[in-house]
Amino acid sequence: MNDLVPLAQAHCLARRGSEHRLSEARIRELLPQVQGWELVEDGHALSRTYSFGNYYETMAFVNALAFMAHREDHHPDLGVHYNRCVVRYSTHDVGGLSENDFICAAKADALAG
Ligand SMILES: C[C@H](O)[C@H](O)[C@H]1CNC2=NC(N)=NC(=O)C2=N1
Repeated sequence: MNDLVPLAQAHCLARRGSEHRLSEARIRELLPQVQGWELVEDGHALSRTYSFGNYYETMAFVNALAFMAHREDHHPDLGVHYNRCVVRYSTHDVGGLSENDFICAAKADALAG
């Protein structure tokens, strides 16, 4: 990926196969660019919990996220609660993390404001 483009402005590409799975070194480089996200599942996924004022705000975020996921053809796992949403990204097609997960994490942050 072109590192001169901020993650939130990049777009997901079809990434299939283990060659697109990120190295630990690349993950260490990208993680500081998505503040608030943490590595989970032994570095195979990224997760962040967003908090909201009420259910309506939570659902507005979930719907915006779903729209973005459709546009990017990259889909998060979601835990939806009254005033929070747990978002988890990994790339099934590579069996771990790809650049797409970091791009969508940055885009989710931009939506949450
Ligand atoms: C065919 C389609 O593009 C792929 O299956 C996409 C769709 N959305 C996806 N979302 C996520 N999170 N991981 C994937 O590997 C993935 N693959």
